Amino acid sequence: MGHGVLLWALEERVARQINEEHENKTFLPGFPLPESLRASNDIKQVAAHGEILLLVIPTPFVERMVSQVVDAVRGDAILVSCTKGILNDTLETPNHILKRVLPPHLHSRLAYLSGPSFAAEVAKENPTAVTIASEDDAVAQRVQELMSSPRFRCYRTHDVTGVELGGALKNVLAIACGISDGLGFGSNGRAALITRGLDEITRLAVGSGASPLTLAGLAGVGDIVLTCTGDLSRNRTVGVRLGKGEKLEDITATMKGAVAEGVLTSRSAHHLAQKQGIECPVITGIYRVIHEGADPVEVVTQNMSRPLKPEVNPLVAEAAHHSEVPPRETPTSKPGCVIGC
Ligand SMILES: NC(=O)C1=CN([C@@H]2O[C@H](COP(=O)(O)OP(=O)(O)OC[C@H]3O[C@@H](n4cnc5c(N)ncnc54)[C@H](O)[C@@H]3O)[C@@H](O)[C@H]2O)C=CC1
Ligand SMILES: O=C(CO)COP(=O)(O)O
Repeated sequence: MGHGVLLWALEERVARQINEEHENKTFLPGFPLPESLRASNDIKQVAAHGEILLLVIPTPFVERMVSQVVDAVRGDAILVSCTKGILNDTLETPNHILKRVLPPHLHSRLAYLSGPSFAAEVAKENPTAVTIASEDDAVAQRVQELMSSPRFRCYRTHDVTGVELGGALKNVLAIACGISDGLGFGSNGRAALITRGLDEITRLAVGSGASPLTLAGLAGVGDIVLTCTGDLSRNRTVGVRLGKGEKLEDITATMKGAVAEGVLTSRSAHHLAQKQGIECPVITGIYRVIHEGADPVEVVTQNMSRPLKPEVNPLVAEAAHHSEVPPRETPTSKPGCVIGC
């Protein structure tokens, strides 16, 4: 709070609106922005500017954009990726992409911000809580201190894999819940999808090296609840419109440049499940609807007709064996901190 911010915008009109009218009319209309927030179309100028660089770039553009600024980034900079996605061809998350593109001295300066945070609600200063992940706890703490405010509370963890996969895979689940709602399958259908989808996301993340407990936190359950039920979610909206019978091309054509990462990530998630040999009927069902033109009602019927089995919750099963529990601070007796939160 109270920091000077220089924002890079791809579109000239966006930078001009922010500087002259103090509003981002294209991507965040209706919110007056502080005059201390400046914008530029010169990505190198922006990259050289600050101690903290927030990378808020859709997954397919991360490599290209970051490659352009490698030489401009300050040696003491911390780079915070807010991107939530998995590349189709390589199944890389931003962590993998950034480590491939950036010089080794910056690898320990990387952090990842994820969790339930619709931009419009953050702009309204609604109370919001997110997770900052970094392999280096000092880096996570620095980001936590700089970004937290009484309306924006940052927690921290070292589980980069869990935080990144939670943020990416929940987008696929949000599309599933949107389709269910669009089809009129009601609260029962949505609750079943959220619960079984969390099971799939947890098993895929644990299979990639994450702690299952991370998926029970803000970057897992928190963001799943938000995007699977909140009408501000672009991914959920894509699902609702698909469920009502619209074509994907017609939906994306009306999104005014905004991204629903779950559309591409559904392909990556399906391939990740195949690679790990993990059965993921919800994720595979969304892959089939979006990329193979399958009928969503038939996918639901097939999924519900699979052989019956016991309910085994990976959060419980894996936590019992997992040695790498994220470090937890000693509860304090600060006022308002009733449960040591
Ligand atoms: N960490 C968090 O709390 C949140 C993260 N996100 C994630 O942040 C990422 C960006 O999402 P939003 O800012 O919401 O995007 P958005 O949907 O508002 O807009 C798309 C953005 O992509 C940019 N863009 C379009 N073509 C581009 C290109 N060729 N190269 C670079 N940029 C290009 C546009 O300028 C625009 O800023 C996504 O991965 C999204 O899932 C989104 C919401 C919350
Ligand atoms: O990730 C988000 C909020 O945490 C934003 O979700 P959508 O991309 O579905 O709008």
